[in-house]
Amino acid sequence: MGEEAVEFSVEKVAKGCKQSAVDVGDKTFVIGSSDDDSKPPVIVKILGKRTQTWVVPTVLGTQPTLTKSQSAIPVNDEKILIIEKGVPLNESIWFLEIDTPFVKQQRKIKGTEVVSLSKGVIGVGQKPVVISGPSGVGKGTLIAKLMKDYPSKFGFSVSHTTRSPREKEIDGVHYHFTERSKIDKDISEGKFLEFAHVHGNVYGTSIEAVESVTDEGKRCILDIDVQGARSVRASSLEAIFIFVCPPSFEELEKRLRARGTETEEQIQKRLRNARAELDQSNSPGLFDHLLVNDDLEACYENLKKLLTLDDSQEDSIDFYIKDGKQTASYSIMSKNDSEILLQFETNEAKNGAASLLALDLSSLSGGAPGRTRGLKIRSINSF
Ligand SMILES: Nc1nc2c(ncn2[C@@H]2O[C@H](COP(=O)(O)OP(=O)(O)O)[C@@H](O)[C@H]2O)c(=O)[nH]1
Ligand SMILES: Nc1ncnc2c1ncn2[C@@H]1O[C@H](COP(=O)(O)OP(=O)(O)O)[C@@H](O)[C@H]1O
Repeated sequence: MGEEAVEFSVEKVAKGCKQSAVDVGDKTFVIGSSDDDSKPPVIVKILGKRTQTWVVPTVLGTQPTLTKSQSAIPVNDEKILIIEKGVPLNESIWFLEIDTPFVKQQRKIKGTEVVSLSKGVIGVGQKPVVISGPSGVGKGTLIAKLMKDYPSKFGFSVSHTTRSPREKEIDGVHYHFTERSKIDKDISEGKFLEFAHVHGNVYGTSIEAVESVTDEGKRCILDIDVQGARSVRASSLEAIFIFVCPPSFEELEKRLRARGTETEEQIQKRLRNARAELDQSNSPGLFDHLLVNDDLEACYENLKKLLTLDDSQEDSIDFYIKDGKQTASYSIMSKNDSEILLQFETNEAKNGAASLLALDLSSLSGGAPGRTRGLKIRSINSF
């Protein structure tokens, strides 16, 4: 557990200050913020009510960057809603997962008490797009065109890999080039959506890589192999899956050689793997669309058509969320079956902000180690 139990009592909590205490079952969860910049901003302590003992759990997940004070309420047996004060509204909604499947799994792996934070996001975002296909088929070329033509619409999921960078590749842009021991550690901590051994190296998509693109309001594009596509299909991430095929095996080999980025041995390995990938492209239920990349321009036009064909919609976010840059000071007022009422602290709407907001939790999706999406919010005004 690593951390010393600092002076801590429920009385101090009851005075309000910087902590909130929430009862769930036979435990009290005390959520507070740290003044120590060298420590994670959120501190959680758990009091076993029967045993009267404190436990300091490991706090996983992404943490808020600014934590001043907060109010908190249990959503159910699995998670607690936290509303941070003094930050923009779209930064203020967090969930502390105390007994979700992810937390249970991590508790088992670590053998210690674990909780996890997950940022709450209004709306669901557009479905990410998974693009797979054999090495040299033109995935990178198609994706680069899409990014260039629609920079504000699409964002690339930057994978981690243990392979060495090619001459023109930039760390953090094309890949996060990483050590095997580091990626293994991050995978064991549940930070990866998927990973696979491809052409002799480890490649993986971190949850943060996908979530950060969606956070920017962009549609996330993943360039991953067929094993990775299979893992994403099995995950909770709803995506559309596209397989890019070459017009012929000979043309694939020609492109791979013409690219000139691999040794002969690496080319042979990629060609062997290409046959297996092409075989798997027909696996039932795996890919939604197959695209043949013969003429590049024609293939690109077809890709663009596909991307407007799926049914995901832009989220309509109310103006006060869009203008949520202003500092919000909402606190939790009450809860019913599916809604939580938030009240502006001064009870006076500032700069057009609603004095009462209803947070609808009935269609949540995702969760730690990623974001919790599907929150709906509406104003209840004004009297
Ligand atoms: N599973 C998985 N595959 C990845 C990931 N990133 C890249 N790949 C795949 O790894 C393979 C090799 O990629 P790379 O070394 O860049 O070579 P290239 O495909 O020939 O350009 C390709 O099939 C990529 O789609 C990832 O995060 N996860
Ligand atoms: N339709 C196409 N016709 C001819 N060459 C292509 C076509 N699409 C891509 N290429 C070329 O083939 C090579 C491999 O493309 P690349 O995008 O790197 O493939 P991948 O990312 O799938 O490994 C590159 O040199 C690229 O310029």
